[in-house]
Amino acid sequence: MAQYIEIKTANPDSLLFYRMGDFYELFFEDAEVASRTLGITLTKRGKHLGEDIPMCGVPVHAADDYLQKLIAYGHRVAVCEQMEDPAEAKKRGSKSVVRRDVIRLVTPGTLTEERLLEAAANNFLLALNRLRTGSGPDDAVYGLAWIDMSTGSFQVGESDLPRLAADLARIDPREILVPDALLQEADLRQIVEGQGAALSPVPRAFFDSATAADRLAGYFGVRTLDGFGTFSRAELSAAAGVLAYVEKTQLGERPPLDPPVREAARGRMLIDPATRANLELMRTLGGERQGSLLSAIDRTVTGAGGRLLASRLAGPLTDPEAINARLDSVAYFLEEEILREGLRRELAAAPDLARALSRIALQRGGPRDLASIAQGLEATRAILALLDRGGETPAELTAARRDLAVAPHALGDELTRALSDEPPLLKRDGGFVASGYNADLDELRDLRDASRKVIARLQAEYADELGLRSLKIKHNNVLGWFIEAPSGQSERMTADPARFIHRQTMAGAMRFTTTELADLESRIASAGERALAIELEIFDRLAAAVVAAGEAIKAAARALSVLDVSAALAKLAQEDGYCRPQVDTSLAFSIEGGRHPVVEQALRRSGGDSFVANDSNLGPADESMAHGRIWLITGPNMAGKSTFLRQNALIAVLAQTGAYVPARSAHIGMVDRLFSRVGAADDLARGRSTFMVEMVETAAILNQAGDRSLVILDEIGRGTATFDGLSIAWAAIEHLHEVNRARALFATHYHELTALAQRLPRLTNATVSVKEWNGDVIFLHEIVPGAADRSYGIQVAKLAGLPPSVVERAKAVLSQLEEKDRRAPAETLIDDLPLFAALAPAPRRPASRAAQSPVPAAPVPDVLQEALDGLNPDDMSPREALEALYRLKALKP
Ligand SMILES: Nc1ncnc2c1ncn2[C@@H]1O[C@H](COP(=O)(O)OP(=O)(O)OP(=O)(O)O)[C@@H](O)[C@H]1O
Repeated sequence: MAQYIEIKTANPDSLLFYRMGDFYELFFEDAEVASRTLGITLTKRGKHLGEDIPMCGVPVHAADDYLQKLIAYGHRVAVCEQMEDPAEAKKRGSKSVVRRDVIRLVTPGTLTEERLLEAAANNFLLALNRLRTGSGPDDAVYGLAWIDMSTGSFQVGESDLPRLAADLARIDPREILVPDALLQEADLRQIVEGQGAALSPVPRAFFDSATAADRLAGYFGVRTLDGFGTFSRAELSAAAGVLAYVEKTQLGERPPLDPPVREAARGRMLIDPATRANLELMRTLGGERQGSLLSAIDRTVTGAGGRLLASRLAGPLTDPEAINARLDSVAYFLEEEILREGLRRELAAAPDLARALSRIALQRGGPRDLASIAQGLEATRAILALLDRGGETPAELTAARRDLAVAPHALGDELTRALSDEPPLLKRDGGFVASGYNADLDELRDLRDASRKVIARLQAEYADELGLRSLKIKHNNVLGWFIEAPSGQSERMTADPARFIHRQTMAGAMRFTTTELADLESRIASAGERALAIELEIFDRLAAAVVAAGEAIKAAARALSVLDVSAALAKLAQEDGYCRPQVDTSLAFSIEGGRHPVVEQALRRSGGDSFVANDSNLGPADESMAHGRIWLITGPNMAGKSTFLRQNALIAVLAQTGAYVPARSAHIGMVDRLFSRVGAADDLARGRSTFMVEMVETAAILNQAGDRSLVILDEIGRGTATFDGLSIAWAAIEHLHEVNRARALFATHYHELTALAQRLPRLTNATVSVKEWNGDVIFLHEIVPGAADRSYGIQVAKLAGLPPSVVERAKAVLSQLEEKDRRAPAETLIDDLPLFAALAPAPRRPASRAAQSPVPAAPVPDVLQEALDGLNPDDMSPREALEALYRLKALKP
């Protein structure tokens, strides 16, 4: 117990898996937590300070499954092993305790085991730190560093408070490390907690920016980081933080990380977390992968390809050149169909090189990981040969070919020769080295096998001699080899104790040994031991060779993933009829025959109607227009407005990911930020009602969107009283048009808004057509110019199965309301309202109109204001604060 308590005290924030023989046991509170989470029995063992000690245990051989569950529930686990043989401990005295130590801390962000990882998802561990750049509360830069220990990737970047949530959502880490002091700040805490990752507060010292560069250099064994590129202080500090944590959790083992790569965050389309969630890019709102954009377009056949596709989709590019380079690769594989299919077959059979390599380097690898490297390298060669037959490739694929060409093929061959066909998972028991690879090993194995034959012969001899057909020579771990005969028939052996040495009496049998047998046994054992030693030596040598070739293997793995993604996107384009988008720096946004990638597939699967393709054009209508346009879409319920809005956003995301898009043609002027406000969900946990969430998201859009942004707004204002909602929607459109000037799609049931098109030159009305037939509606899902005159809400309600009496009553109420509306139509609003006042007089407006809505002059900063701005309460002692207060009071005019 003393040993347990000592180790537990050193690892207070982890559940302690305490090795006892064939079990990991948990005690005290750990046992209670684990038994609840894992659904295993809670028992007790011994007493501590007079109280029972709660205990539960998991068998070592099944520990991975339990670990996985605990990690999934956000726990961290410290694995404590026996560091010596119990026999060793006994030598120190009968009461001495086996030495134990924590050999590893398992946290969500530091997993490497195949069974604990999702094949097609990255497992990022991210460190976040803030550095002050001035005295104001917003003068700060955030350093981010994220690694995937299972593949070795290591990236760093910078962010600022407004972008932070979007950047974190894009990276989507499993675990976030934050200096504990930062977590005290409510704003930051909310952003970080909102990511749904495990949160690990760590000491400030991990991030010390003064020693960060040295820590990095030390990790990579280089004198200076210059060879890796230049990094900002914030990036270095975050990188140091992540490495400090890795060293802490891996207890000195250093996973083979790539040198850090600086991610050009500015080169990515910014998608804030709400938009990302609403558009269901990586997961549905329900948290499932199935039904997301990613799952609809993913045709990759390898885990690494799946991971690359996910990370590309999470951060679409903004540089048309880089986007086109990716599109060229897809185009190539679209053209080269036979090559592509051959390649995909090879890839599908190739193992996950990067993850196997990582496990080997962390000393967690087994024979199967070596075999994976061998097979992976074999596939590399086959794929290279395929590509060589295909002729000239675009730049990205040419680079991939280069990496495949310099992969360590000779090492692969050596591994193939060395390993048996189906090697065991663990190296512990040997049996993984192929015969014919090592002469000494072969000889020892022959000896062992020959001895086994001798034993079989011996059994026959004894049986003959003693006339005992049931006599057997058997083996177990306690006795080793022994002769066994049924109790009633072993007299002849008991009668000759000099020859047949008695070992054990069982219920129905007796066991003996002979000098002959003991002799044979020791020969077998020593041959076995020597053979195992040779096998382990071979393993270590091969593992070291693999680690030494790590860089080249990783580069080959990356090349395979690029090939997989490009071929997969080509396959998708071919099967689903996608086209190559034209992406440039214009403000165009013109899509012909666009479809929703997910809804289209769902309709196809259900065998119902096929998806109706629709056009959109948000680019400037002609040369005279400097900005893109807004489409205001009205139309009945269920007509397809939301689908249309989302499909345009998804097409932009796909295009800038470097994928083909579900359309006949698409021309997209690069979108730098994507905003959406669609579908409302309560965020009661954060104390926000549905309407509040809607308004917070709308506020973010109106405050941040610029003329390169794409904005999708669905039914703004529907969560409140009609007039409030209408007014908010009205003002929001005006703001979008006059201030943000973004390309935008705006769907609404407030038909009154269509009148705005008369006044806002870049606003276009569109509607979804329906047919009415015998009082029912038929949805045509076609977007056409114009405005809808009604919503057909009652017809849709009827389709949904509202009781007929309610439907009839609703019709009556509606006709009354419509009658009233006809007498005082809201459309007159447009003539009565003054112009939107949030802007400087627009050049094309008549002067008189602009004069009606003067722009409020910005207040002239006064001394009081300046003095206030100069104060930073966080940095003041109470005394300084009081003095400042006096000074302010004295300044009062
Ligand atoms: N272009 C299309 N082709 C075929 N079916 C479509 C199309 N667009 C939408 N649909 C079908 O219509 C259903 C309703 O679409 P959607 O949710 O976009 O309607 P909506 O106009 O936004 O409705 P509401 O105003 O009630 O929110 C979709 O689930 C889909 O099955």
